[in-house]
Amino acid sequence: MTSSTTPELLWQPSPEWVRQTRVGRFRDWLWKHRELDLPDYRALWRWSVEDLAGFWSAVADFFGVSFHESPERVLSAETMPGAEWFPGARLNYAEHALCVGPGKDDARTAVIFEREDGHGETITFGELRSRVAAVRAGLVELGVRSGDRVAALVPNSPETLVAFLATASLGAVWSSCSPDFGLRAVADRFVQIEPKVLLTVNGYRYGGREFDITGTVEELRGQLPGLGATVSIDYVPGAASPSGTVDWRDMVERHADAELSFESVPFDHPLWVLYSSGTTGLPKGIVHGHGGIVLEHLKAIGLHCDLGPGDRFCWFTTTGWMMWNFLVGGLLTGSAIVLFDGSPVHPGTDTLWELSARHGVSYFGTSAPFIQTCRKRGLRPATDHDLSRLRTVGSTGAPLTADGFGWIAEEVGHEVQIASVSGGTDLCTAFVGASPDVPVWLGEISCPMLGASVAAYDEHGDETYDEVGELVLTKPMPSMPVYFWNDPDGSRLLEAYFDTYPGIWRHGDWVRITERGSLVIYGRSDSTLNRGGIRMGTAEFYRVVEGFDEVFDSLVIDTSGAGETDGELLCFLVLAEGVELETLEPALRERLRDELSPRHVPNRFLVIGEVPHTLNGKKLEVPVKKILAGAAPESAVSMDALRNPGSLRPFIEMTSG
Ligand SMILES: CC(=O)CC(=O)O
Repeated sequence: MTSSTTPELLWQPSPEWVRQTRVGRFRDWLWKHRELDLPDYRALWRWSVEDLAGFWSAVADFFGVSFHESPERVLSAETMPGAEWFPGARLNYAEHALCVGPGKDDARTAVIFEREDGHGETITFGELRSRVAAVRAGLVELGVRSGDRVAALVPNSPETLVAFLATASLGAVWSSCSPDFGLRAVADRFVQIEPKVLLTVNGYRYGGREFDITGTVEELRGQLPGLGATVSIDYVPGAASPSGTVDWRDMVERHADAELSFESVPFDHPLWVLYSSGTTGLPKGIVHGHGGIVLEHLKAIGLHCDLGPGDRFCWFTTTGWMMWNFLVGGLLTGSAIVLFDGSPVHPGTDTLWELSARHGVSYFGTSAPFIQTCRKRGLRPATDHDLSRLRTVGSTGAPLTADGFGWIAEEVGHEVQIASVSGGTDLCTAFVGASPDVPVWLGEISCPMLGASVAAYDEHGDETYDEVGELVLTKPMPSMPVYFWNDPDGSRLLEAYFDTYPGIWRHGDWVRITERGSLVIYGRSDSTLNRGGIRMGTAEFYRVVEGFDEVFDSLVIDTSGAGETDGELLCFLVLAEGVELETLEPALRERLRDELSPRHVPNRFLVIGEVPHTLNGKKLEVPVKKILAGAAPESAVSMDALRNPGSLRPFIEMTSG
């Protein structure tokens, strides 16, 4: 897959425009303070990956990062894993979100919240600070100390934001799942981190319906040894809360006069645990540090998204996706953040466009599948709404197709920048994306992000250009995981990213880097199920499906990103003798929805004779995905390594007919 023709240019910033963006001002600042003459983005990016220490210290100075203790140096070694960033430095993420930097006066808007049923509120920085102070005091009363975990099964709401900032202010460790996650998926995540406090809601709304999660919460609590307390938010008025819980509102009111303060923690001190799961074992708990996230999000949201005081940043996400953590990072820059909870298509498909218009959103981010839905339903946001304050539309979660780019340009506006970005949970950011000073070409991600030493490698570890290769990072970034939970010798972390090319981060995406420096992602090179941005390992999926006596074996393939389509989740089943798919399918769907999430219910179930396995018993997920994407079987897999090569036939036939 190579391409020598330049695609249509969709958006080109003018030099005057670039000069007043933050990235333009950053370049001026570098000239003034570092005597660096970096005339364009390309030069800036090159310097940012050649002089990592110079670049990241400039980011810290430009944004006025406030260290309680100064770092001894910026980077102790450029090795991966093992790079140590800003050793000796102490700071606090929550202090940066709430108090450090411009635009955070008491009366300035910090948060705009809206729920699909119309309930909403606007919160100033002053009000946000006092709510965080109150919840911080409440958590202290419940025994939470630095390093303890606060786990939250909660929607994207102000209470969730406040609880997260309160947790971070204490140096305690946050972890959240969306309330539509099933018990198994939540327990697999939270049991391993042994939370001191569980935060939950008495229910949630989605698509016009109310959902009760008290049963899930009761069962979950029984599985969490060492849990000191459960705090329950009365989120759905009138619904019962789980018994024996601390009421959120009482807690806030009791501590209404509390003072806000911030624990001074080392640069690498754990801020939150995110999860990513593979083919075996429990989901991996990815731990990010306070300092790494402060720097990365200031750079990504401040420079690349060009957000700051006076702006409004909205990304449609739940708390189970790292884009929630990224969205909250908007506060670091002084931008207001816009939280939406509910179905993005309720009551109509243009709910989020209408919301963006009403609140004057400057940057609206969503998932590529949502853009496709809008396109297919023929939405015309620019015609139907006043989007005059919208500068950028962000898209992630899956590669944005050329059709999707075209639709945004036509129907949201040619003057709007399209930021198709990609990165992931592992670094809680995008490392390829957009910048206000780089053009947008149809179907392409504009550029590698600053400080991200992105390359495409072939199977021998040689760099490739204009050919599809493995997306790698050849140098460390500050928001790389500080460690994996319960991985004392670092072996799981090593295996997750560094086992293919020692010392080089292999991300697990297929990418082509064009001669323009733009990029095209071709989907996951591993088998992660990525539905609407929520990643789940196939192991979790198999545990549910193969829990049925009627299912003998199974194979799940997420085809998203493998071509110019939205992709499908396909579940291939080997059924026990005499079992009919039609009879079994409803129960499978229901169990997957309840135990994993509605997003992880397959588009199609298909019956096959046997699942292809390697000689050592591994299911052939990635090769089958490649075959379904059109690759020749012999290039997708080494037949010698198969226990049952004939089992590939149905997959080959699916693509030939
Ligand atoms: C930034 C991203 O990469 C988000 C995702 O796809 O999970």
